[in-house]
Amino acid sequence: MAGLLLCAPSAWAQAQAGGRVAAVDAIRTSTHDQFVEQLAGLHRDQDHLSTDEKRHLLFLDGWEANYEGHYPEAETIFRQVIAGDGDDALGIRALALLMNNLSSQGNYAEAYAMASRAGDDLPNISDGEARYVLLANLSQMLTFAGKPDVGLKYAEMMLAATPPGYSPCQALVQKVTALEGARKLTSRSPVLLSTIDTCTADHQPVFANTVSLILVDRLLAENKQPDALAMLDRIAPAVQAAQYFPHMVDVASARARAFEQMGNSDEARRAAMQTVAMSHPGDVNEALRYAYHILYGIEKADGNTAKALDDYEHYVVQDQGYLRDANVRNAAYEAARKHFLDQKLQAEGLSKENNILRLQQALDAKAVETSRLYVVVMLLALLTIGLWSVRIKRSQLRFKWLSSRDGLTGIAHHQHFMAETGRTLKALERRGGDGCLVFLDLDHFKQVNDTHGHAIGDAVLKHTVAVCKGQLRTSDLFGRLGGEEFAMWLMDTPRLQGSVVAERIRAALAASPLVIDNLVVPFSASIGVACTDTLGYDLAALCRAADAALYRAKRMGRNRVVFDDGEPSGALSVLSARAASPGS
Ligand SMILES: Nc1nc2c(ncn2[C@@H]2O[C@H](COP(=O)(O)OP(=O)(O)OP(=O)(O)O)[C@@H](O)[C@H]2O)c(=O)[nH]1
Repeated sequence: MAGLLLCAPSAWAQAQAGGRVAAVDAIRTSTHDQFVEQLAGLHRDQDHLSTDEKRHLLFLDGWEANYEGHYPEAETIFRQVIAGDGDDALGIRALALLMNNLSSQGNYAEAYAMASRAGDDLPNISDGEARYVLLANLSQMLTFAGKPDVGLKYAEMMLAATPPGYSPCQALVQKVTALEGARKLTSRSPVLLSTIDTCTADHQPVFANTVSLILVDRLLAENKQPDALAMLDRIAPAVQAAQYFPHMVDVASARARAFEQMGNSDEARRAAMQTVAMSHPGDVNEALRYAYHILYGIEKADGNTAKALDDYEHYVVQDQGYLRDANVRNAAYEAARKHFLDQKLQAEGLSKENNILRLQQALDAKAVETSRLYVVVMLLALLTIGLWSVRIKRSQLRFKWLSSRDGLTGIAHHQHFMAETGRTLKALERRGGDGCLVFLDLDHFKQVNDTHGHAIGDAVLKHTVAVCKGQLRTSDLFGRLGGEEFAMWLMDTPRLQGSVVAERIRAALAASPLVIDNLVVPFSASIGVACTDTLGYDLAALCRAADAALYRAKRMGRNRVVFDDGEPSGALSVLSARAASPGS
């Protein structure tokens, strides 16, 4: 395969960078002899160059060293340019050439490791020329690594990314090289001639020669030796003028092949020996492989066994070296790519792990927040339930209390009064205490209703309750038995005290007429009292006795207190009895 020169012809670069160094950069391949001359001129004037220009000049030195095949020297220079500060785009161009340089020196491991990284970094490179140069080198390296399909992809990217004012020549050359690597070309493929025309028209003779040599290869493969020789004669002056070493070797080698195929041993030998003479010690390439094979065949046919054997040994070295070189390139690319992808996957994995960790932490924080929220909600729910329970309990108690009350007066109704009295009576019985049951009935209440109306009657009933409460202790039970009839249960109250309370109530009622809206409604009450001291603790008996006493109070003229013993006023009689016996 014909050697390929990777460079960036750049009217565009000149316009971008400006200055003398950029102007010299622009003519590297178009007029190489002038380039060499002006490069020397720049070195003479280098004291007047800026730091950036000096770095650019260093890059051009590296480029020229590479061009001339001084690869180790070029490598050192490219590394210096990459390590230096300044224009990033120049650093990327140096990197692109270094990749190719390392590959040319057989340092495929580093070359393809760099290519893998660079290929991945491509989307981040915004500088047009740097990107273009990188794509060119990637395309070539991938094609030479036995990956012409990837090389073709980079070549197509190059074509699409050709900077304004730039010739499409170089991108087309990369495309042709990739197609040749994929064995997809014949001598009649239009892309071959059109690319030669484009590069020639755009004054890129080195690139035009590269494609012409590919065309020569195709012609020889198709046994069109006269056409191949004609093509070699046509490009010989341009190759000679450009002094690009790989092309010079390729031209001689191709000529040897053509003559050998045509049976012209003398010319074939001459061309093959010219090829060998041009080479450096240790070179391994396809041109030398062909040359030694041709020489071996001719010497053998001439009976020069010793010379034939010597040529054959050289041929074997070239053949194995060339094949090994191709295999090593391919293996180096595969290994570098795999290593790179492994590292990338590992980095992505780590970043995924970090993301998962971050998400986990965020989730944990959210979980803590949610737990706190749950606790607050639970507490609020418990508080609400507690408050509702208290409210419900209070409502229940209130309903219970209301259900035990008389609707008009608010004191205990008949049933509740009797139940409570019965309960406390039992307790009183257990400890042998005294108690009095008092029944009270308003006198001639019908007349109150009839005279003043039912509402006033109600008001009198409420007023009665209020007056009675004023005379009772909180421990006394007070209830409405029905209509205008009331009852009081006086706990721990002996007969004498009971008679005093009953009399005090009667007197208070008689002395407290209802006064409402300037209306005075006088009223009185009759009271019957029954006490445990004579009747025991049977509620029914006490009730009957109190009722009977009340009935007697009514019959005796109302507005009075009568006891179960039939006395008109127990209190008065007791008091009278005490007065009659001073010793008691
Ligand atoms: N305003 C009012 N009147 C009631 C209520 N309950 C009963 N009464 C009336 O109370 C009156 C009771 O009359 P009576 O049983 O004849 O007794 P009285 O008129 O008080 O006569 P004596 O008891 O014999 O003094 C009736 O007219 C009932 O209608 C009530 O809640 N409000």
